[in-house]
Amino acid sequence: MTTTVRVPAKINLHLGVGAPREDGFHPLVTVYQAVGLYDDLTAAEAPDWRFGITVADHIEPGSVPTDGDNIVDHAADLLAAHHGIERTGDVLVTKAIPVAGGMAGGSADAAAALVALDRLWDAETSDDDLLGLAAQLGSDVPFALFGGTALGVGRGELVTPVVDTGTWWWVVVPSAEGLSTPEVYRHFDELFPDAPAEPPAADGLLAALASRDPHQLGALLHNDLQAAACDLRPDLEALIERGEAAGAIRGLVSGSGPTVVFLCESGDHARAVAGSLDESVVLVANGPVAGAHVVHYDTSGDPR
Ligand SMILES: C[C@](O)(CO)[C@H](O)COP(=O)(O)OP(=O)(O)OC[C@H]1O[C@@H](n2ccc(N)nc2=O)[C@H](O)[C@@H]1O
Ligand SMILES: Nc1ncnc2c1ncn2[C@@H]1O[C@H](COP(=O)(O)OP(=O)(O)OP(=O)(O)O)[C@@H](O)[C@H]1O
Repeated sequence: MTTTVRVPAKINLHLGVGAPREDGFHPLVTVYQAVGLYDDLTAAEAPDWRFGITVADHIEPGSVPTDGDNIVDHAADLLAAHHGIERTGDVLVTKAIPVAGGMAGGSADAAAALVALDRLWDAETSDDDLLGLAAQLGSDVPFALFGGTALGVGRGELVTPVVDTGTWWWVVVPSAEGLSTPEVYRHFDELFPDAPAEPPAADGLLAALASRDPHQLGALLHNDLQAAACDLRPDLEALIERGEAAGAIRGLVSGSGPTVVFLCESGDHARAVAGSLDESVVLVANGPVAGAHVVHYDTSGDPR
């Protein structure tokens, strides 16, 4: 049996961050949107556990661990332990989501692994249990199961879908160099020692989403980690200025960065803005799109 699960990248349309909690995590009020940049994870039956990865041209080979410490290995361990079974399977990730880019690529693969291995092992994990396991793997992982557009609270793991009937067009500019998420949060603490316990709410952003007007949405995009990411990577501000000068409605750091996303009016407008930027990698994606979902399933086959 072989199954392939496709899973999208995320951006944060609103990322409100509060002062760190006692457990070190930061309370968040965030609005996630899944956008059309995908990793595929294929899992086939095997007598033992094997893991491999192939990457798209814009991703540095070797930037993702294959030594047993991939988040996919951890997801498999967690699901197997939950059911009291052996971890087996031949798993291949085909990666297009930028690595350490603030687009939750690792989280996406963890979510895809939970969905694919649940099927491969005929484990019939309940949705609640799957979400609980996802939250243990990382704050962004539950959202990768949902996809669409959703509100995230807690440390980001408590997810509620929101109605979003718009189609939003984004130019996505990844960086060759990644940024570490914990480092960006640490720098946020240094820059904002008086951050409020309650993160800024997302009410304005949610109202703008309902308007379906990209100019209204553009005015409300918000990322409390942007100052920290730009301080660590001063080139990002100039990139945002270049994209906006090229006609984008608004540029924003994606999550903890360093990927920068630009909201545009339409697909044609996004392709025009992308064409006028001379960065080495410039992608176009729209959202919202579905979360981790099965795209291929058969009863025989080898993933490689
Ligand atoms: C920046 C975002 O992508 C925005 O959606 C997420 O907050 C990061 O989510 P993630 O990578 O899934 O994060 P996790 O794997 O849960 O945590 C990685 C590290 O990020 C920091 N972290 C993460 C989430 C959070 N609410 N507060 C934090 O301070 C912690 O240092 C933590 O050790
Ligand atoms: N399957 C995976 N894909 C990408 N990175 C992985 C994976 N497994 C482990 N990693 C490690 O996790 C680190 C963070 O990767 P990831 O691409 O998830 O960052 P990110 O997109 O910035 O995350 P987030 O937006 O959730 O903060 C990488 O530098 C890599 O060493």
